[in-house]
Amino acid sequence: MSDERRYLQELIIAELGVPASFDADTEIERRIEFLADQLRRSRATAYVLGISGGVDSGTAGRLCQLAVERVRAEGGQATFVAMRLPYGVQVDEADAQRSLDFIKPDETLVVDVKPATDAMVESVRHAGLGDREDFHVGNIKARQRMISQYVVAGARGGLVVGTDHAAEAVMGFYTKYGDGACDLTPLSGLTKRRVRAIGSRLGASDELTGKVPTADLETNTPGLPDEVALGVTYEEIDDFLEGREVSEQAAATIIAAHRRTAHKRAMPLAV
Ligand SMILES: Nc1ncnc2c1ncn2[C@@H]1O[C@H](COP(=O)(O)OP(=O)(O)OC[C@H]2O[C@@H]([n+]3cccc(C(=O)O)c3)[C@H](O)[C@@H]2O)[C@@H](O)[C@H]1O
Ligand SMILES: Nc1ncnc2c1ncn2[C@@H]1O[C@H](COP(=O)(O)OP(=O)(O)OP(=O)(O)O)[C@@H](O)[C@H]1O
Ligand SMILES: [Mg+2]
Repeated sequence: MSDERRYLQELIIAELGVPASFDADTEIERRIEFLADQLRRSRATAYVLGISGGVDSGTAGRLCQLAVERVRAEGGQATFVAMRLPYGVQVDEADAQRSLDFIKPDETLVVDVKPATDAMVESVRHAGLGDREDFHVGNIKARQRMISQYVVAGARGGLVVGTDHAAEAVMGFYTKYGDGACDLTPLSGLTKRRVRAIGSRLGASDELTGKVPTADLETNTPGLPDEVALGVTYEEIDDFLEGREVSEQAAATIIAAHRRTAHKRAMPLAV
């Protein structure tokens, strides 16, 4: 990697808070305590999180469940509400159910985001969605999921949990104010392989931790692997974020995505 790219790599690692070393048990304890502490401080009484069947929500969901159990053991009031948010019938629904079996949430709610998404598409179609309609509809799905989680959080005095981590943050690979909208992020600073390691250590099956990551947003390409959409592998993104050497091409792709999506990691532009 060129000197300039190495320099940018270090800035990005610092910005996203990726530590040089990693110990799964230490990180699990730190993150459960963070979640428990935010409940104690905010006096919120619930955590709310969408469970897709992917490793990020499976891992974050289990951390939430362990945190609310810790708060309850101290005499506090706290519940974890897992939300299934399919768009109609989800092709990998069985994975989502396996994820719920692993998390063992206090409560599971199911909200189908299809009717609201389709109604919104119908209402805005006359504005012209252009030739990337499926892509734009994907972002509507992500935002409908955000709306349903905030409704439940509002009704239960709860907080919405996000699954953003360093490998997703660096690429800006999320929908702004969709799955990017949340009250706290218990996976922040983690690379994808570290999320998997935490999930594994918590007892998730290899099926869940090894599942191919997918945003699964576009109706015409269900389960499209993130790596196809990103043009770089998570191995390369993780190596980059853990300070290792990656190919010039991978470094260029990551640095360009980071720059292009800076607005997603910042507060709205203000005068
Ligand atoms: N320079 C700038 N300063 C301030 N704001 C700026 C901006 N450029 C764009 N924007 C705003 O940002 C918008 C574009 O951002 P956004 O709406 O997010 O849309 P966009 O980044 O185009 O699309 C979201 C991407 O994230 C992926 N995704 C979404 C959800 C979940 C997952 C997953 O992995 O699970 C992945 C999805 O597949 C897609 O590739 C623009 O429409 C504009 O409003
Ligand atoms: N079908 C769904 N049902 C419930 N929640 C969902 C669904 N799709 C996405 N989400 C929410 O949006 C978040 C972002 O999706 P993302 O794909 O990044 O994570 P993941 O599916 O948990 O893991 P992976 O990135 O490995 O696929 C999820 O963690 C989850 O909270
Ligand atoms: Mg996913």
